[in-house]
Amino acid sequence: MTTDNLTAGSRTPPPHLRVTGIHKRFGGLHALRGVDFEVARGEVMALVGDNGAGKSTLMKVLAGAYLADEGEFWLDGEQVLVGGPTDAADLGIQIVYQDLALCENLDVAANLSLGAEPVKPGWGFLPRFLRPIDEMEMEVKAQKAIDRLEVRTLKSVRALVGGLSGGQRQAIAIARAVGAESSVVMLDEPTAALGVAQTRQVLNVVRRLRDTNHAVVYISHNMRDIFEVADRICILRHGANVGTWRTAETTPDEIVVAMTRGLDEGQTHAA
Ligand SMILES: Nc1ncnc2c1ncn2[C@@H]1O[C@H](COP(=O)(O)OP(=O)(O)OP(=O)(O)O)[C@@H](O)[C@H]1O
Repeated sequence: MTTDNLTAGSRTPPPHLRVTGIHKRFGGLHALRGVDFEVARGEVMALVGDNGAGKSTLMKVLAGAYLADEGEFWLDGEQVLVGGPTDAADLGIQIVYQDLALCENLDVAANLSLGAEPVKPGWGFLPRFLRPIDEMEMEVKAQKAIDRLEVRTLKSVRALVGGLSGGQRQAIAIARAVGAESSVVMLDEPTAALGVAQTRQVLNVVRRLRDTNHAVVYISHNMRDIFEVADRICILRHGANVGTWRTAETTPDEIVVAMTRGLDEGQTHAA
């Protein structure tokens, strides 16, 4: 099954990931009410809305952490089924949660290989979890992942994560998601707890993801960051779409008004 792009009759390829008509209920609470969302490769799509608008819920639906009650998923125009996090990961959809889920007591290399550590050859007679870790290979792989994202402030992949700055941790969590053959990377408020320099570092990593042809979904409340890094902005309000704007064609004021008040009756906005 295939779907055309939103622009009927155009030859533009379909967006990399698209969902249509997503509904999600938590008991009596209707958190997502027929939401449509899309993101292309080489694009940063910001997902914004007031508290409780449904951003995190949509992100978790996209990552397979929540199952939608209704709705369809499309990848490069092909309809796909996402029945759980493994399905989403197999499709290349990765999420970096706000808590990052890094192991403080391990170094960067170990965090990047967690659960899939390379093992030394010649120990095949032992179960995999008992085979010695190939530290050299783990280090080389980690360094490549860090270099791909051009994280320049990290002195060594042997540094303990517990001693890193907030921006460096965020970069490591992103590198871990990207290392898993991902094409869609979703970031939940990646700069929320960071100062100016750390924020800059994370925004550079986000740009780098876009430049390496990833489709990036970026949840944030920070208009300055959004206008610095996003190509388009999708607004949710009370669990429904308000519209989508091209960042270059709008202003923070317009976005804040649409977020808080919605559009006037009969108005729509698609970009
Ligand atoms: N697991 C859950 N169980 C019950 N209700 C939930 C659950 N997760 C979210 N909700 C509800 O769904 C609605 C949307 O929440 P969601 O966290 O997606 O909003 P959000 O836009 O991410 O908000 P914020 O900016 O505050 O993080 C809210 O009313 C929230 O209370």
